[in-house]
Amino acid sequence: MATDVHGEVATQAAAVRVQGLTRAFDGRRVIDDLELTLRPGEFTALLGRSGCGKSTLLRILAGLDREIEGAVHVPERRAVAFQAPRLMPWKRVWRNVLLGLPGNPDRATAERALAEVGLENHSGAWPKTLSGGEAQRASLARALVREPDLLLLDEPFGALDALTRIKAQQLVGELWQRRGCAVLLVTHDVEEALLLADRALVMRDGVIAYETPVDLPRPRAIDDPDFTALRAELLSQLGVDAPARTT
Ligand SMILES: Nc1ncnc2c1ncn2[C@@H]1O[C@H](COP(=O)(O)OP(=O)(O)OP(=O)(O)O)[C@@H](O)[C@H]1O
Repeated sequence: MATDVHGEVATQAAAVRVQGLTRAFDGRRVIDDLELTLRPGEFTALLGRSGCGKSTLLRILAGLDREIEGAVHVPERRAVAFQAPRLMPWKRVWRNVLLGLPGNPDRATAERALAEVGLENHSGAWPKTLSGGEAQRASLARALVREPDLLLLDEPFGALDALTRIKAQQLVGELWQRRGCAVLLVTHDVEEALLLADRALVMRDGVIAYETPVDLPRPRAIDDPDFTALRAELLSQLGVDAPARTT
């Protein structure tokens, strides 16, 4: 079952179908007649220069912004994780995981999701005692506990140090393969997109201006010539000349 952002039921084979989407702020069209289809179980990366409207699109898909024109069909079960983990400091980790979840879920439900992200020993901890990477994993657990058919990730690794970021990327890749949900990952990092995604999109001038399948075997290697070629193509689409790699 799927609903549009206004709560109407829609029948569809796609996980997400967006048609003629427009969102303006103060008369300026940040999203301008945008079309987008995401297939069930597909991992899609969304790239684009700062301010091009990626987060705006993600918030619309999450149902957090409804001041739109056009049609947006998304699965009922969807969850979002942002760059900042957004944990409530006065609630223990397991209560944060269950925050806003309908019904009366018990601690064991939260702990199953926490175990999936390797935080089984932090269920009773206060958020302030978590490292940045742990807090981000708790935020992922809060998304996973909703059993989403669509997982929306807005630069979830952006604030992490390089090593923690690599581990978090691997974790998301594993979770996606295990869960089989559709993922839309907003990222500034072309390599991150190519390591994780089935398809990469570039947003420009309010639309998806470019897209490419990422037909590379997994796990992916950044020194693979096909990887390097796709990286150069995506960087050029983003208006950046690809620097030569020295490694
Ligand atoms: N609530 C709002 N009110 C007014 N303008 C907004 C609002 N939200 C977003 N914008 C504007 O819309 C444009 C797109 O913002 P958005 O956050 O979607 O970009 P982005 O591609 O996610 O950027 P970044 O990569 O820097 O996070 C920006 O110019 C921003 O200033």
